[in-house]
Amino acid sequence: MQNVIPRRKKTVREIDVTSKRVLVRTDFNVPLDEAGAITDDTRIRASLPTIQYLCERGARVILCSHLGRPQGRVEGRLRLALVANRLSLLLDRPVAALHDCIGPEVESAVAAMNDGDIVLLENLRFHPEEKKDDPAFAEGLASLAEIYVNDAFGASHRAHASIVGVPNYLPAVAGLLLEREVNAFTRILQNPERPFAVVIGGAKVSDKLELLDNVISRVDLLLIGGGMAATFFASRGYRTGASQVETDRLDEVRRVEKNAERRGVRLLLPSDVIVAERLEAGVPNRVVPATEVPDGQIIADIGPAAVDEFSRELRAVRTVAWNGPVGVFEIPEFAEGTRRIAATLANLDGTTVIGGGSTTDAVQRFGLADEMTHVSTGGGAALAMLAGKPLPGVEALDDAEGP
Ligand SMILES: Nc1ncnc2c1ncn2[C@@H]1O[C@H](COP(=O)(O)OP(=O)(O)O)[C@@H](O)[C@H]1O
Ligand SMILES: O=C(OP(=O)(O)O)[C@H](O)COP(=O)(O)O
Repeated sequence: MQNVIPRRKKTVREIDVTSKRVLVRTDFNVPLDEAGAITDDTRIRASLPTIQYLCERGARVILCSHLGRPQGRVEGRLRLALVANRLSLLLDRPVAALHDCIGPEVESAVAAMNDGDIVLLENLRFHPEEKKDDPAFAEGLASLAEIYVNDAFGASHRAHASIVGVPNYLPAVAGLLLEREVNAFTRILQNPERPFAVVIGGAKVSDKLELLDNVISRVDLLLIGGGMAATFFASRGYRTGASQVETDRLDEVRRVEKNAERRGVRLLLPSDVIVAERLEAGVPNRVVPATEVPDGQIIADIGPAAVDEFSRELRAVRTVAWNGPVGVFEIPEFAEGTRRIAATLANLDGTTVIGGGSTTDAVQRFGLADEMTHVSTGGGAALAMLAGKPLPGVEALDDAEGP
């Protein structure tokens, strides 16, 4: 894993922040329920050490983040005011939520800040320029501050303006969370105790598919569940009913399967699944073989036989990394697979790494987070590290002086 951190990066501890305006990129992309309430504030809590560190040293802290995937325009339910409120409660001090992230209003609010003040800019992804890494947008963000801190481990695999653009204009250092995460992954992955298994589920299928070839080159066992499984089933010619399938990625999936076979990596799919007509609570559901999902039915969870099989396999490994729930765990009827996998990992006498906003949310809900070796705030970022890919957000930071 030497290629993950080619050089040591400068951290917030190696720069004078007193009375400075410091722009901190955080990952406040917290899971929300249907009513728009935060269901797990792990990512907000994880950012507290850096924010407290900066406030205690009299910095003027300008926080920024994305929330969800708005299509480059304002979406009321994805405003960051609710995060500012939660942060303010956790810090026991005011956090002002601004109405935009660049522009004259933001500039005057920032100019009026005193040492130790905290503001939170509005959702960066309300501007399409964020995801395009637009230089003028990055420069606009940078112009608010004198120092840039990246503490958004969970978003550091994205080459977006607030992650890789802003460091072109400001001294750029790692926050305490980013440092902790990168160090944890490097330590765990440098020489993982074998057998080493990875469990992949969740919904961000195409993102994860891209990394699978590299993941395969590092593991002994790959277990696939969640939304990802349907595309694998389709590539094998199974009936997938109304499940969402990435039809343009079927060849890629076949290549992944071949690659696994060639390398002697065991790639397991669920042998049975729970299906329903809609992914909603109270809708009738049943267990069917994975090969035979009836027309009109959607795969919502892995089935009981698959849970047993996955658990048996996992009990025999020494290191497990898990990203992506194996079912729609937010709905109680479809939470059992994810709960059982979490319980198996919690009881494992080996190294267990959990990554991702939703996976962490699930493990927290089951009360099992404390049983894991490392609970990461990043899912895609963790997988990228697993795949041996340098994170653009880390690469963009200033190199540390000395060893
Ligand atoms: N079979 C499935 N079909 C659709 N969505 C699923 C399925 N299994 C899991 N999910 C959903 O995947 C989402 C999390 O995916 P993802 O964002 O990739 O994970 P993470 O945030 O942990 O990286 C959850 O909201 C969960 O409901
Ligand atoms: O939630 C996140 O990633 P994750 O679901 O892989 O943990 C990050 O905030 C990145 O979000 P994105 O995948 O919309 O760029």
